[in-house]
Amino acid sequence: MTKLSVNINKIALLRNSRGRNYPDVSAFAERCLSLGADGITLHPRPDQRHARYDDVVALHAVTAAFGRELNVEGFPTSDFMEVVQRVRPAQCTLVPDSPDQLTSDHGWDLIRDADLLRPVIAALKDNGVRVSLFVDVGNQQLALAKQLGADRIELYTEPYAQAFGTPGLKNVLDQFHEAALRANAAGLGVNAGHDLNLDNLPDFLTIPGILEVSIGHALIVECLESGIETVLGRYCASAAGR
Ligand SMILES: CC(=O)[C@@H](O)[C@H](O)COP(=O)(O)O
Ligand SMILES: NCC(=O)COP(=O)(O)O
Repeated sequence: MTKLSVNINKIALLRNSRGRNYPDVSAFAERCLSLGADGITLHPRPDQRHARYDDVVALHAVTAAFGRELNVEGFPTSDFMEVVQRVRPAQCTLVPDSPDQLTSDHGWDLIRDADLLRPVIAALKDNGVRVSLFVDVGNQQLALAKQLGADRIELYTEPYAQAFGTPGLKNVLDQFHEAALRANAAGLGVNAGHDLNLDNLPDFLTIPGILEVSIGHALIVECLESGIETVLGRYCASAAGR
């Protein structure tokens, strides 16, 4: 069965827009875990515009209390590595984002980036952290990820999300299936994420053996869309004095 890790960057983004602890990121994570999520994902970026490094500490405590996993994603800057090695989450997903990147949009070049990744992966593994590398579906060097010491890869699913609902879907899904098989053949577990949502997830999970999906942006939007009837109804009633 595939595990669902809820990415709560967007909750942190909302919180940061007001400068106080509302919404409460830890309480939201607790709610997700109470409702059945298998884990929590957080992707602190260098400007900490949504997830902050101290959220990693707080969410580690929350996930540990539930016996679930925290997955910390990001580029291995010194600040990022300091907090990950201190907190020791269950999993760290390394992503080749530049500091000012809007959102993740590509995976590692495992040949070009090998010298950067090798010591980082070794340091994480020394701290008992499972390591996953964010990769593009067309990556033909997945065996290198294993040689560098990684345990898993995370397939960047934006191309799948873009193809969903188009005639090209089957071809793209086949490419993801082949990438998962290449990873498994290299001895790597397979995670996936980016722009997965309620509509496109079932077809994606016809690919066997996906260990974990991390989902954030669409999940939060879907919560808003599903929640508006209840909430607005209550506001309207309240405003009408009912
Ligand atoms: C690696 C990945 O695909 C996600 O972590 C995604 O980048 C979410 O990050 P943002 O919430 O910062 O867009
Ligand atoms: N690793 C992907 C992730 O955590 C969530 O991505 P998205 O659902 O916010 O696009």
